Amino acid sequence: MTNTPTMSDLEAQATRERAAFGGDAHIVCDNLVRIYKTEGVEVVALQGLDLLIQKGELIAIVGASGSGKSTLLNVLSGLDVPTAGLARVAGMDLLSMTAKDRLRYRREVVGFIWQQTARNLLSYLTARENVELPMRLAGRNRRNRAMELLTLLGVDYCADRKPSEMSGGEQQRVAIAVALANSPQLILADEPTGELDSDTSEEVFEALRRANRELGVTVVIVTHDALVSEQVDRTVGIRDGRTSSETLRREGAEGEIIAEEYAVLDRVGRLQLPRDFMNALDMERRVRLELESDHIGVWPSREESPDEQ
Ligand SMILES: Nc1ncnc2c1ncn2[C@@H]1O[C@H](COP(=O)(O)OP(=O)(O)OP(=O)(O)O)[C@@H](O)[C@H]1O
Repeated sequence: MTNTPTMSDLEAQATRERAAFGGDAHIVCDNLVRIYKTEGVEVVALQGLDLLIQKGELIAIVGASGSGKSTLLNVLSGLDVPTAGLARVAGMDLLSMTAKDRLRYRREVVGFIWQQTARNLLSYLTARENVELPMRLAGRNRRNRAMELLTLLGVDYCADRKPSEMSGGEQQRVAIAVALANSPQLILADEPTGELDSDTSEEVFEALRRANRELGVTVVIVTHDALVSEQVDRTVGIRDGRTSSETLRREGAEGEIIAEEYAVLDRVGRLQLPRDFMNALDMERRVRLELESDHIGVWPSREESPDEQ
């Protein structure tokens, strides 16, 4: 007698495999969908996005305007709820959490930095008071922490200044201190250097890198800034609401940085070929695959001429 699996066996197996996706990753996005409805028109901003980020990673997210980067950050920050799929950060399910858990998540698990410097800080408070505020709201009173964070980020000299008395770069570094105030596990930054010149941008990026290295915080930066995206270990490319490519960087034998770009393989093995590769070889509709010992070859389909048939 053959052991044909029943429907419920197959479902149980699918559930087991599903639970295994991402394992203990710090951030798990599994088939994430976000559809906006405005005046009867639907916009699919995320269409089945998969992404895994490990604890302590510093990554950049890049992509054309409208590709879904901010939508993804809004979901991860707990500001927005996805339409379907799974989004889990530090073991917390962002789709099913209660309003109370969501508030605690936003206050204590995640820190956020916006592009617009003015949006990150309260204009009538000094830098130190801005950093103390989230601790007060969470009912914490850690006396020296604000100064420690401002010192770590190299802006302790701004402690008694209000935002209008600081440069854009200083404000963003204070904003990072505010985001770190309640010892979050994750920092999300949406174009944090977008309004800055390249020297100032370098200082802000260095402050994020220091937070990552010295405090072990996972940092996710959405950016168009090549200086940022080329200096992180991993850059994730998003296209049409899905992850489409990843660039990994490592140090070579001579200390040089080696960057390798990968296409992203989804859970069932689907792969998106870059459009320029397909155009170069006139690939359309179907390709021929060949399994070799250490790679898979992809060839344009050979159209048979009528007399070959
Ligand atoms: N609140 C909203 N209501 C309706 N559509 C929205 C909303 N927010 C985003 N969208 C749409 O969703 C898609 C993705 O937008 P999103 O802001 O995530 O892209 P982005 O990659 O961050 O772009 P940019 O680099 O320009 O900020 C776009 O088509 C956008 O018009």
